[in-house]
Amino acid sequence: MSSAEVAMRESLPPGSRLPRPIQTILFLRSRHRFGPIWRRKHGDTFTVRLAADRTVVVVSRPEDIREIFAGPSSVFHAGEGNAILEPVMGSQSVLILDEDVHLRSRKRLMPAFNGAALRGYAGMMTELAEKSADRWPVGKPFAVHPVMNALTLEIILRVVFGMAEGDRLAKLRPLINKVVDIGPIAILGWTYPALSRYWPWKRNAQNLADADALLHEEIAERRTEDLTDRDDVLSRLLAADPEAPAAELRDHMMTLLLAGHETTATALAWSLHELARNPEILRAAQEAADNGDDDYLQAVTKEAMRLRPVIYSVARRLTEPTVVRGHLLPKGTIVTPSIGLVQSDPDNFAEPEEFHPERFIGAQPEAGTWIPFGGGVRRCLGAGFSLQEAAAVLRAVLVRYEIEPVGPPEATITRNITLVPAKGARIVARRR
Ligand code: HEM
Repeated sequence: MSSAEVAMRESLPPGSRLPRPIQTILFLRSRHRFGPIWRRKHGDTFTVRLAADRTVVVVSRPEDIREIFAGPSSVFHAGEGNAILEPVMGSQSVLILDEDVHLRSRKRLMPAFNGAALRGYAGMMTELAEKSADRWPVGKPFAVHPVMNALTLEIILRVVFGMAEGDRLAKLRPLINKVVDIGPIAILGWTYPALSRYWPWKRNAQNLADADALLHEEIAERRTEDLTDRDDVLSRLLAADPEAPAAELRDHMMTLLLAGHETTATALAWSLHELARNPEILRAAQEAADNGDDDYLQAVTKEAMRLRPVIYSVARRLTEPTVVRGHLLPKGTIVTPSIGLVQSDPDNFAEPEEFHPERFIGAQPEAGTWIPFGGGVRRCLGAGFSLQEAAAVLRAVLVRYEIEPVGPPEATITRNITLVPAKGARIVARRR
């Protein structure tokens, strides 16, 4: 702390006076609805008081968000807040670690997400996207979100895990489908491990153990293979460190799966939801798909993630009293840069309620205003991966189909870790 900070008294920004249990439910289930209301009432930085004496300070000014993302990782802990995911992601997951051990883990993963590595994944992403698009129902309404969920899961299994079609993949696919469904019931089971003796937690634990066993088989087999021509993430990690312990590789795989599957599927579902409702932009996107203009297709997904954020906020727990927007916040406060609030602020984006992918063509939003992937040393490792994947999927869909909306724009609801379209983004597809 600086000497000026020592002289300050600890204080919290204003916030709701509702009882803690109510604030907890509103924040966990509906922060996308109550965030804007609380900001109007209490200002751009406000306090939410949660159960178990947890205090959250929501931050929505870009200058404050920039400071938090650039702040020392010894003060702004992100991993601590994800500890609840340890039972499934594993103790060596980059998402649950902090400080030096986090940086070491992140450095190990980074080469598998650089430009050259991403180019290596492009062919398989396109092949799987085309195969999925060929099977779309034609001429009748359907929810596109579950289709995107199945596709992004397949992309992780093939491109990240590097699994080939076959027996093991056929066994793993349905197990993983269950493991990734992290609802409140699953979380209850991790919070109280004694529950694992009873249904449905017993079954959840068995699914995870079975999936782990298959993953370990895959890792053991991969070690014996010639990796020179292999392009998947697991093979890249093994090639870089042939001695890497299996338990650590397993944790990396599970983390990438859980961080990268539902998030990308949801961004794609919202992209298609918005395209179906904006015929002129759909036309431009189809032209981009015909001409292989991935920059425009990526701009569509970037704008969809601005307007319909997949994750509403990221969190950092303070390890010491720290000044944020003029308040000396106590140690233990959870500071949350609000993706949803900063991206819908007219000070940052003109006509924030409109869907304008052109915002992202030949222009970069000001730092701290467009943050769907978080920021700083915790910024999403898969940002480039997911945008490349989104472009491959939109290309495969838009060269084949006209799409039309079904019903009015869909409401946003919370499911697992993401904010999803309430009816699954229903559309009708017709052959072009
Ligand atoms: C549209 C899709 C995605 C969205 C919206 C998204 C969003 C995020 C966000 C908000 C964070 C937290 C950042 C922070 O705390 O500052 C994060 C972290 C992370 N994401 Fe993503 N993500 C997406 C796709 C992916 C994909 C495809 C992968 C990998 C295959 C991935 C891997 C990760 C990892 C490993 C982290 C942890 C980084 C760290 O703690 O150092 N994500 N992501």
